[in-house]
Amino acid sequence: MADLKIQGLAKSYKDVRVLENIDLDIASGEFFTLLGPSGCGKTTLLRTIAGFQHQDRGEIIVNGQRIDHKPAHKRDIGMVFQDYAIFPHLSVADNVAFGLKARSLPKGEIEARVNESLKMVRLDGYQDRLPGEMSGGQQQRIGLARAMAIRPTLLLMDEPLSNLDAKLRIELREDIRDIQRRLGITTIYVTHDQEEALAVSDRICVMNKGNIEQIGTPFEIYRKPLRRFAASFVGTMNFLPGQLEGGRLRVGSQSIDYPVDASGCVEVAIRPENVALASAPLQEGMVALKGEVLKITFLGREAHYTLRTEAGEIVAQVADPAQDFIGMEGRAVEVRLPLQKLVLFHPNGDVLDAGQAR
Ligand SMILES: Nc1ncnc2c1ncn2[C@@H]1O[C@H](COP(=O)(O)OP(=O)(O)OP(=O)(O)O)[C@@H](O)[C@H]1O
Repeated sequence: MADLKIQGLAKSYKDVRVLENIDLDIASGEFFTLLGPSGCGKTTLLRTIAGFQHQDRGEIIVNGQRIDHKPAHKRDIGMVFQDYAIFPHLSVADNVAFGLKARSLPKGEIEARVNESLKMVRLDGYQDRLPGEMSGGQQQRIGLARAMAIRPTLLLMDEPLSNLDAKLRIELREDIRDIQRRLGITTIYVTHDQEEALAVSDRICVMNKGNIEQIGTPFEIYRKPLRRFAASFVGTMNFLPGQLEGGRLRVGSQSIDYPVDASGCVEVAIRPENVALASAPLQEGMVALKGEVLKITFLGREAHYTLRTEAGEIVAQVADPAQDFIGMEGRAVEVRLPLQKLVLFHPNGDVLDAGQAR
């Protein structure tokens, strides 16, 4: 079991600052995910923790001990890579044994650990195969078995599922989560896939341009975004321009009581699943906007309506659609935004108020 602290970490490539000033506190046994768009610095942070590259400043502390002066192979870290990084000319067993041989473990111990690791990733019986004879999902399982065989104190995973098709991705992510829970190994997982992050993580760290935007549980990140960036990057979020003045919120031509002590321009955000269409009775505490159906995307268990409203374009998600949509496009519709589901952002991107969403 290991906890990890990162303090004041910064890293530049030549003149370009890639990590600004990163502080993290990851608890023992936690499944902690770095989530952010391409180029935000996730891989750089992970590789710096692993010791494949060195920070310009800051500290990396595992169980109270600094590890940032140690070379990678002395950090006791297991790593799983996006492209598997397994040796094609070595058998499955030899691939998994690689780190154990490097550590000069006795032969019997190596064999026992290889078998145990392969069993864990459901590849028992494949010991003598070559990786080229196995599917992408199986190859990544070899990568995972190899990382776990050394019994690391930390497991780092860099986009381990990105090269797999959608169905396998879901299957393997469930397996990774189960193994991680069972072993209680502190895990740092990098992905740019927000759904994957929500599905597997204990906590998520949303990164943007080398900075941390927000750290929280999947629920907190989705429901209580602290910054516009996290709100827009995780899940779908609608944004409409609004105005706060004298305890009222104006959206489009509508104005409604909104007792917060602030005034000025705001961005009014709402998730598609919280936008109601006119069939629901108009209740107090709702903004009602006139709109028109531009497009409907039917996805089976739900449909997405793209709507033009007087305040801007938004998407409404209708669960379990009860009627066919032929002829609906172009129709006028009333769009309702429950106040308790609104999140208001300052023009600078900070959250201003999250009503009852909080
Ligand atoms: N060795 C390097 N030399 C110079 N610049 C680099 C190097 N490695 C990464 N970068 C730059 O640093 C920034 C962060 O890269 P990094 O790979 O950490 O991002 P990322 O969030 O993991 O992105 P991705 O999801 O695309 O892998 C990018 O702008 C990238 O171009």
